[in-house]
Amino acid sequence: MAELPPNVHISSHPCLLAKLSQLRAASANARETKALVHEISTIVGCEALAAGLTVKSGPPAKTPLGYEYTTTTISPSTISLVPILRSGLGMLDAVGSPSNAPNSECSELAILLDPVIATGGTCAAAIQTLKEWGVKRVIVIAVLGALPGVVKAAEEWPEGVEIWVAGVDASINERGMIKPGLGDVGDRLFLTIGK
Ligand SMILES: O=c1cc[nH]c(=O)[nH]1
Repeated sequence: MAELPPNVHISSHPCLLAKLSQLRAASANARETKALVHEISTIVGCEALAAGLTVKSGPPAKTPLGYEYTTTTISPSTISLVPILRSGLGMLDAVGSPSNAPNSECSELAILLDPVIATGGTCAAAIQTLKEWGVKRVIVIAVLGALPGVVKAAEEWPEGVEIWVAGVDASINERGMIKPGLGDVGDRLFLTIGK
């Protein structure tokens, strides 16, 4: 795979490969799809938040073991959870209950829940809106991405945006669907296939 921008993180958790292949199966019904999206989001979310909620808060200080950065953990009251409608709703319970929409008092960090980053257009547009609202940092949590879309979103926002994803496929087709992908995850979650 081509080299990814440094703000893209593909999980290496050993359970994810199996869960992703179960999710790719067309035979997975809505209940199974929902459970798999939840489980995958939990794993990727834990990794993303473990890395993203602790920030360096000052210059390195001398300790008995050498120099170490002072770190602080961001207070939950300054974090907003932002699901992409409607498919991102399937990730909400895994990452936490919804908190305030970003506003001037709540603009430190937004966690953007976008299960599928295909063209990257939705993800990049959502980040743009959050930045315009004054959000300083955005952590994107995704189940599956297509390489061009993930790279597009990450390169458009090289500062203050980190993208965490369970897996990345090579490309999208002419309808903007990921190949091989997992189908339309919103339709699968909300039982609207063919409607
Ligand atoms: O492959 C795709 C592309 C966009 N949205 C999806 O749910 N799947």
